[in-house]
Amino acid sequence: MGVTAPGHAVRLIGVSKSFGAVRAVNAVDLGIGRGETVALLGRNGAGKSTSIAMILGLQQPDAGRVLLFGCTPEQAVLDGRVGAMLQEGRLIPRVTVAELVGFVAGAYPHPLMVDEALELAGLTGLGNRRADKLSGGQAQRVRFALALAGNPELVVLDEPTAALDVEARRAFWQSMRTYARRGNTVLFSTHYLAEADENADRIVVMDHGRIAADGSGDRIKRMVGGNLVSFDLAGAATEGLAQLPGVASLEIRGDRALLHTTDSDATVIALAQLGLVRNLEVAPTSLEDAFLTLTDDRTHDRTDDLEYDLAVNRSEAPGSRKVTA
Ligand SMILES: Nc1ncnc2c1ncn2[C@@H]1O[C@H](COP(=O)(O)OP(=O)(O)OP(=O)(O)O)[C@@H](O)[C@H]1O
Repeated sequence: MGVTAPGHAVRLIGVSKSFGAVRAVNAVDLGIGRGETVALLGRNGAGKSTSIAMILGLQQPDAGRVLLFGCTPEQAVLDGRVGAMLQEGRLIPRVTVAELVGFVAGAYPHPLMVDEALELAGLTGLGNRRADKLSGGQAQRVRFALALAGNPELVVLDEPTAALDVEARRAFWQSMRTYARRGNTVLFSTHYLAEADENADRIVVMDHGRIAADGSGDRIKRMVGGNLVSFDLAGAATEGLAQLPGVASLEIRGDRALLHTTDSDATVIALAQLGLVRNLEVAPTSLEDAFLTLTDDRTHDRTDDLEYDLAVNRSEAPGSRKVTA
């Protein structure tokens, strides 16, 4: 994706925000380098939207500081360095797409040319269409064009592909990547884990207001036991399988054994020596699995040698189990 330049585009330092008794964001430290594309991933209520609102200066932290390009969010927004696409929001009726983008661009000090914003958002040829007569995917791309109109260095997108079909999502991410390739910084939140893996350089998993994991999709998958090795037992005993080289956990489903392993080569060699190779399959752990494991209330006491920043200090969680990766 984009080329990372020195310095942080986004910096959160010990940021907390509560609503009554709910700690929506809890002592979060986060740095996003210039040119990075970062996905903020988490379940409902994890604290993603609240973090985004503080990054945009729409809400103030109770504690800690938010800096965008070393300034306050308010200053960065005033300087036209930040574009945002928040959830839903109706487009103004009875104006064309080009008029709407031009109107918003006019409010910024160094805007893009309207045609350029339309092209970047994948709207070339649609400039003369009425903004309120578009498909869901096209309307979402207009919102993206509005976020880009001021020629920002950073765009923040809150669940940009919610409610879009597969085709529209693909088109949207293509536009986002084109913008990111220009060296810009992108922060987006999503529930679509595969999209985070495909479209971000880095994934920050939020859980209960904290950062539960921070790394590339591949690294997050490796954390929870890189591969799934499965085979037909065909009546073979299951004792000892969990102790084979690389195996992090064992699951038996009917006659099939599923081994989560951090070293699939070693696991497969050991299985072959035991003659357990019937319908043997090796598949990477899906990001979905990785995410569920990371935010599973039983999985907190994890240590590993990867450069992850794990929230393992949720001592309130009952029944912690150690998972060795
Ligand atoms: N204005 C508010 N008033 C009261 N509670 C709030 C408010 N905004 C957020 N919360 C609470 O803070 C917590 C974090 O919410 P937030 O919207 O940041 O999560 P999220 O990860 O964006 O969730 P979603 O994926 O559902 O949008 C939740 O428990 C939510 O109910």
